[in-house]
Amino acid sequence: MDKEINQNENIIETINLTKRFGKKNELVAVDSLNLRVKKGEVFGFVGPNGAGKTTTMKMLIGLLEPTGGSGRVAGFDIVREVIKIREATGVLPEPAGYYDNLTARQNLRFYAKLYDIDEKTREKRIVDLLELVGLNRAIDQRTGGFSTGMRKRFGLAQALINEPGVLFLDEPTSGIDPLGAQMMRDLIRKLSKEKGVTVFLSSHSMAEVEEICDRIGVIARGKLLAVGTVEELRNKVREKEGARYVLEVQDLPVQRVIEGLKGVKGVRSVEPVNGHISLLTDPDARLGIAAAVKSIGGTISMFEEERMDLQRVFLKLIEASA
Ligand SMILES: Nc1ncnc2c1ncn2[C@@H]1O[C@H](COP(=O)(O)OP(=O)(O)OP(=O)(O)O)[C@@H](O)[C@H]1O
Repeated sequence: MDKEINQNENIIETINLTKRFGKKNELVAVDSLNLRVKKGEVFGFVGPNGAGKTTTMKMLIGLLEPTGGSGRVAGFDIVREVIKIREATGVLPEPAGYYDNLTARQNLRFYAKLYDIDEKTREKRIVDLLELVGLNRAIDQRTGGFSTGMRKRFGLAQALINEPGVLFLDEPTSGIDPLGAQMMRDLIRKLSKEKGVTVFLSSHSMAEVEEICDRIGVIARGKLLAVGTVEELRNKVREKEGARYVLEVQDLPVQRVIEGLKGVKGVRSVEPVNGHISLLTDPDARLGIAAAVKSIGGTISMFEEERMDLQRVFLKLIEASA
């Protein structure tokens, strides 16, 4: 019973998943990865080039056999139950991989047949999916004439042909224009929120990941550095790097406030910047600072934390792991 509950909660789970390449297995592409992705969430996998994102995805969908460790997707073992995984998942194909002399409808028909979907269901699903990805007017056009953005969206329709519970999208918006990318992001959110599809995606755009992912895993050199919501990742960096504040105080000269804050518990540095005060502190120093300003007769008119965006959080995490 416990096992069932766990499988429902974690639709993707890996235990020490490892992949090595090379004649002597000398290159560790994925190193003892322990990942858990919950049902229905959009999970973003980010990391520098060569970090191991694609290799991980390929193992999760049964395209590459792990060198060590194990994994389950939708309750199925990634080594022993590859066919079941294929049935339960959808994968964004390489845009080059379509039959370009066939139309969108004919291409999808071909893939639907691979899943033994009956004709009536199939024909309706093809129309619905092409409508969903905004290609209904191109239904009888050859995919060979599609733009890069159209090809990516078409790929999403293809990935959804078997109504999968889990979608794997390797860089779903790379190479497409801002409008096409936004459409793709909206679609991904919609699939997760309205249809309960779990989405596992990789991306090099931190803004994109911040916009659409519920949780994020950061990987570098095959190792998972951190997992969590943007806020949780931010806090992790904050714990280590400290928090940055901008402070403005009425009634007192800047220099007097700076003197008053030096030596206050948790204050790492304090300096004047453009007429206000910039502070680097321990994460929990805020109340002590407010009390110290009050004790020297100042009134705080602004005390704001400079929030790191995901791009900075990401760089700090990578930097710290090097
Ligand atoms: N078939 C292979 N044979 C040998 N080495 C490989 C193979 N596939 C991947 N690698 C190596 O494994 C490491 C991880 O590669 P992977 O493609 O998983 O990274 P990635 O995070 O997806 O990178 P990118 O962001 O550039 O797509 C790299 O060092 C890569 O060169």
